[in-house]
Amino acid sequence: MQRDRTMPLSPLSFISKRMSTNETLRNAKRNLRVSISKKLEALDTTTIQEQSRIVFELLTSLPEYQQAQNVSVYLSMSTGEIDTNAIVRDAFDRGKHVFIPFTHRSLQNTSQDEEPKPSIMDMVSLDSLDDYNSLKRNSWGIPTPTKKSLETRRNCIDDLKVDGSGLDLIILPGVAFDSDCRRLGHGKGYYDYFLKRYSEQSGGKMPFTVGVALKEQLLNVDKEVPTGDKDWPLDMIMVGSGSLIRRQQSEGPTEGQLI
Ligand SMILES: Nc1nc2c(c(=O)[nH]1)N(C=O)[C@@H](CNc1ccc(C(=O)N[C@@H](CCC(=O)O)C(=O)O)cc1)CN2
Ligand SMILES: Nc1ncnc2c1ncn2[C@@H]1O[C@H](COP(=O)(O)OP(=O)(O)OP(=O)(O)O)[C@@H](O)[C@H]1O
Repeated sequence: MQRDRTMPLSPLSFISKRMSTNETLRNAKRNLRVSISKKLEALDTTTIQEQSRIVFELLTSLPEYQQAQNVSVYLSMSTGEIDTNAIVRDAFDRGKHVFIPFTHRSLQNTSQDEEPKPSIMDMVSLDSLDDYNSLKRNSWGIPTPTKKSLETRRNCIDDLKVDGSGLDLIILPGVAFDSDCRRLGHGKGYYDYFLKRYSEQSGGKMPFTVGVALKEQLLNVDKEVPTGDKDWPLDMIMVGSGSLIRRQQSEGPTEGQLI
């Protein structure tokens, strides 16, 4: 049946149109993850270590890092991303407070067609090098604190509530990045949802965000990471080739979560 084009779309047709847009975005992200992951599988340890050394040099020369007191850094898996081991050690050497991801089990989706729910990640304190060395790897190969140890760790979002101290800098992993500082993760929404929660608690005052990328993870300049209104652009990307990309204008995700 033809719709009378002088009438607005019914609420239901609006929903189904939005759902298909979200589905298209999800598919585009999934395809990009697959193609980048194939490239990453071919990389050997020496290449990753050499690129990680270059990123370390870039980061430790950056004033935003040198001046940061509270730094969030991910603890790397053994393949497919910049190794952050030297960064963690350097941050402790310089007397910085280090925060690392703790991921909670994801909320289950009830239907296949539903927009996947974001998963919750906290940033909790890593208290010393001994603490770092004692962490066990989880099923993704990421060194992770035990749930029990959360009782004694600081949580940076709680710190915001208690005394207003938050993070100065976040070093983020990703699967793919582009030259406008867009980022694609593993598809759980951990970082995007964390940044939204952080922004709500801090009244919109955000830490400086730096994505670190193997050169195989940076798309050619004519290509873009597909993004939606919940994806946060980064302030900067450091690449294992030695390139440093700073985003031109300052903004949150297009959904406008900044208060
Ligand atoms: N080192 C590291 N730590 C991190 C992240 C990360 O990307 N790297 N995260 C960033 O959010 C969070 C954990 N996120 C993860 C989410 C999913 C998968 C995962 O499903 N891996 C699949 C492959 C998925 C894919 O196709 O990309 C696997 O190992 O089989 C791994 C990490 C917090 N800590
Ligand atoms: N702020 C948010 N509120 C609600 N849902 C969100 C939010 N951020 C992300 N999501 C949802 O989480 C799911 C995964 O998001 P997406 O595919 O963008 O993750 P990603 O950027 O690849 O991963 P990550 O952020 O963990 O690195 C999507 O369905 C997305 O809509």
